[in-house]
Amino acid sequence: MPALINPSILSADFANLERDLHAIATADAAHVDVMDYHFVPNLTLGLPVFERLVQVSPVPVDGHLMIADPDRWAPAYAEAGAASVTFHAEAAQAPVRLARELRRLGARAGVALRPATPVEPYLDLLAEVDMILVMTVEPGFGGQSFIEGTLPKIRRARRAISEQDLDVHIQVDGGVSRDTIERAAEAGANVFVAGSAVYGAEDVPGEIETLRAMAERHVH
Ligand SMILES: O=C(CO)[C@@H](O)[C@H](O)COP(=O)(O)O
Ligand SMILES: [Co+2]
Repeated sequence: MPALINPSILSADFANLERDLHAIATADAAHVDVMDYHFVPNLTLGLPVFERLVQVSPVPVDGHLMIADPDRWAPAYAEAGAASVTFHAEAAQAPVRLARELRRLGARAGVALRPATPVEPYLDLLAEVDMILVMTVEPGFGGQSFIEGTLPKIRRARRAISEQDLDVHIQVDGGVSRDTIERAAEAGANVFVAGSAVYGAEDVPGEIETLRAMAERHVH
């Protein structure tokens, strides 16, 4: 499995999002965090801005919906042309139905777990999704430190994916940097979201390449 690097534009300049999307043209996808002041105590952007980001992005858009009631709102993000749409398990009423709807609309479906949400209740859902996002910080803000206690959950998810012989990506999001990416990859993650580590670097394409090379040595 290749290691994929999806920088989070949460650390970009919100007055220059198109410019900052072009700064990550060598990445695998642009990670766009949608927050609604309800599911998380922060507010970023919604559908009208998301639609324009998809149109101008040089790379596929990976939507991370930190919103209440994704059953109602997530399909529109697939219709907007997102390559993947990830909703939170804690917020979804009918995750299987939602994942199927997202796929029917042409997006890859992802399910996200907050750091304190166990993976066991969701192991059967793995057959219905393309990606599981193991949050490695509390969702809501960039620039937090990686929670090491999430590593066993990544290992558990990877084991279940292998046992069920599935082709499901494991994404990690939060505090991913040169200091943490190798441990996440070793535990079984293969998609790496990094906001402050990428946009805070002097050489953005160079940082993407360094993170990819570090992860690739450990992705199995
Ligand atoms: O979803 C989120 C935060 O809730 C992320 O996508 C952050 O944007 C990651 O930022 P860093 O921890 O990499 O700075
Ligand atoms: Co995110």
